Formats: sequence, structure tokens, C-alpha cells
Amino acid sequence: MSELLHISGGPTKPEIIAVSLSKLDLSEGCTFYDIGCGTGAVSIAASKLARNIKFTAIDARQEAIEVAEKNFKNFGLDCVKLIHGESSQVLEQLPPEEKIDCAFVGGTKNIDAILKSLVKHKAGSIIVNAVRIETVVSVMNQMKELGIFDTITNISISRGYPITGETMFKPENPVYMISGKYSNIQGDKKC
Ligand SMILES: C[S@@+](CC[C@H](N)C(=O)[O-])C[C@H]1O[C@@H](n2cnc3c(N)ncnc32)[C@H](O)[C@@H]1O
Repeated sequence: MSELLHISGGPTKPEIIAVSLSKLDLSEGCTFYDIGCGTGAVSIAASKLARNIKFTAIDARQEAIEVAEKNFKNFGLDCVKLIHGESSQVLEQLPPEEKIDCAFVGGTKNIDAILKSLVKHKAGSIIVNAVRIETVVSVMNQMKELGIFDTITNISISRGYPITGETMFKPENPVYMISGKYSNIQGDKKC
């Protein structure tokens, strides 16, 4: 089993990836955008949940692209479209007919422009992971304005560690998951 290479800010913790992906409607052959892909850990985890996903992974950092490229190779993801660039610009330049089914946004710089483009491409299911409260509020408000807001969830995990032969827990920084569904624009929100 290959070891995932790390960089600063990544990988996203496995528990956070698991919950995030459970909120995306992954299905066989879907198109998946990993926005601010960092190490590529989210795409790698998604590849185990549905077959033939068409991956596009974008990051503005050269270091992230190099590490993601190695991780994709080591984990057998040989057909990821890996793009080095600012996501808002990459999305802006997509041809209008480009279909996006699912998007995981782990890098929130220029999130307003990113969300607008995702809606333009009718992205069915979007999850934004945010840790700064200002970003959380801004993403939630913008999703509401765009008509896609679905749910917001706060995930806090603590890890056990040994201390004098017993176990204590150390909390990780909480993560907010803001979910948007394109279907909410048509007003067919289920609850
Ligand atoms: C918290 S890390 C993501 C971790 C990643 N999910 C993983 O598992 O490794 C955020 C990443 O998003 C990238 N990023 C932030 N905003 C971006 C943007 N607007 N366009 C492209 N990359 C962006 C950063 O360079 C960084 O690598």
C-alpha cells in the first residue's frame, strides 16, 4: 500500500474526507472537480467510492501540483486532469458545455468567483470545507444568494493519544462543510 505524500495544509483528515464525500452525489462516470486539491487525497478517496470518475484537480501552488501528481501515480489514478492555476480563472475559462457533477472545494481563495462558475456549469453537488468563520458566513450567504444552499455541518474530531498508560483526547480544529445543490435552484429541495 502506497504512503500518501504530505504538504503544508494537506492532506485533509480522512474523517473529514469521508463525511465530505458522503455529502456529494458520486456516481459511476460522474465528473468531479477537486478545487484546491493539495495532495490529491480527496480525489484518491473518491476514486474508491465510484467507478470511472472523470477527475479534474486544480491547485495554485506548484508544490501541491508536484505532490498530487506523485500521489495520483502511486495510487493508480492515471487519468486525472491536473491543472496548475487559480481555480476561479480555470473555471472561468471552461467551455460553456463542460459538465460538472460534483465539486469539492478545499481551497477557498476567490470562493465567490468559484461558486459563480460552478453554478454557471450547473454543478449538481458542491461541498466547501472552511475553517475560518468569516469564510463560512460568506460561503453560506453566497450560496443562499445563488439559490443553491442546502446544509451546513460542523465537524469536530478528537484523536486519542497515550498518556501514562491511559488515553486522553486531543481536539483537531473544527471544520465547517457547506453544501450546495443545483437542484435547489429549481425549488425541488427535499426538506
Ligand atoms: C487546505 S489545502 C487542501 C488540502 C487538500 N484537500 C488535501 O487533501 O491535500 C488548500 C489548498 O487549496 C489551494 N488553493 C486555495 N485557494 C485556491 C484557489 N483559488 N485556486 C487554486 N488553489 C487554491 C492551496 O494552494 C492549498 O494547496
